Amino acid sequence: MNVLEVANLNKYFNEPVRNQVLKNVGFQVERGEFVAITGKSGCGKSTLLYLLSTMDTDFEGSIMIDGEQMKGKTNRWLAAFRNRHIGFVFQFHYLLPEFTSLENVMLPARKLGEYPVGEIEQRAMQLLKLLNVDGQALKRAGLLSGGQQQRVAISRALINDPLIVMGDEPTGNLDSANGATVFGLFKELAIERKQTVLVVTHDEDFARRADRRIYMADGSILDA
Ligand SMILES: Nc1ncnc2c1ncn2[C@@H]1O[C@H](COP(=O)(O)OP(=O)(O)OP(=O)(O)O)[C@@H](O)[C@H]1O
Repeated sequence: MNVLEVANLNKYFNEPVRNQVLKNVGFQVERGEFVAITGKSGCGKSTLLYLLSTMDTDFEGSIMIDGEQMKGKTNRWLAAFRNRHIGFVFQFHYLLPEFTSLENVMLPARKLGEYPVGEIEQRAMQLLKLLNVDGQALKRAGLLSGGQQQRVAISRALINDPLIVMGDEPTGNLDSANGATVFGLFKELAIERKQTVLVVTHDEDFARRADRRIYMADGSILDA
C-alpha cells in the first residue's frame, strides 16, 4: 500500500524573481519503506520535503498521504493531520528553548490528547534513552549542544508513533556513533514497525544503506 503518492508537483518561488524550483515531480512510497532523497545543493530537496510535511501549502499538483489529498485542506485540518501522522526532524531544530527536553518531546502527544500524561512521560523518557540523550531530559533545550538538540528533536518526531517520519539532514549535526544510532533506529522503524521513513541527506553512506534512493537534479526526479 502506498503511504505517499506525489503527482505532477510544481513549486514556484516568486521572490526575488519567479523561479520554478520543483518541476513535475512524481513518485510513490510504500508503507515501511526507508527512502533517501539526495542531490546537489539547491536542487530542491528541502523544498520538496517541506511540501510533503504539509507545512508549505503553496503548490500545484497532488500530494496524497495515507489516501488523503493534502491540496485544498485548511491549515487547522493540516495541523491536526500532521501532529497525528507525520514526525518531522527539521534542519534547524525548532525546539522550544525555554522548555526542558522532556517537555519538548511530550508536547505533540499532549496536543493529541489521547494518552494520560504519565504514559506520555514514560514514553518520552524511553525515546530520549534510545537516542542517548536521557541524561539531558530535565535541562532546558536551549542549553543543549546542536547534536543533543538533534536527538531530542528526533525523539519528539517519534512520540506519536507517526505513519511517516521525515528528516532533513537528520544526522547532519551528529558524530558518527550517534549518526549510526539514528540510522539504526530509522531502519528499525521501517522494518519492525512498518513506519515509512523519508530522509533528505548529503550523507552518502546513509543514502546507500536506505531501501531506496531518489535522486534529484534541478527540481526534477531522476530515478524514483
Ligand atoms: N523561500 C524561498 N524563496 C525563494 N527561493 C527559495 C526559497 N527557498 C528555497 N529557494 C530556492 O529554491 C531552490 C531549492 O532550494 P532547497 O533549499 O530546496 O535546495 P536543497 O536541495 O535542499 O539544498 P541544500 O542541499 O543546500 O539544503 C534554491 O535555488 C533556493 O535558492
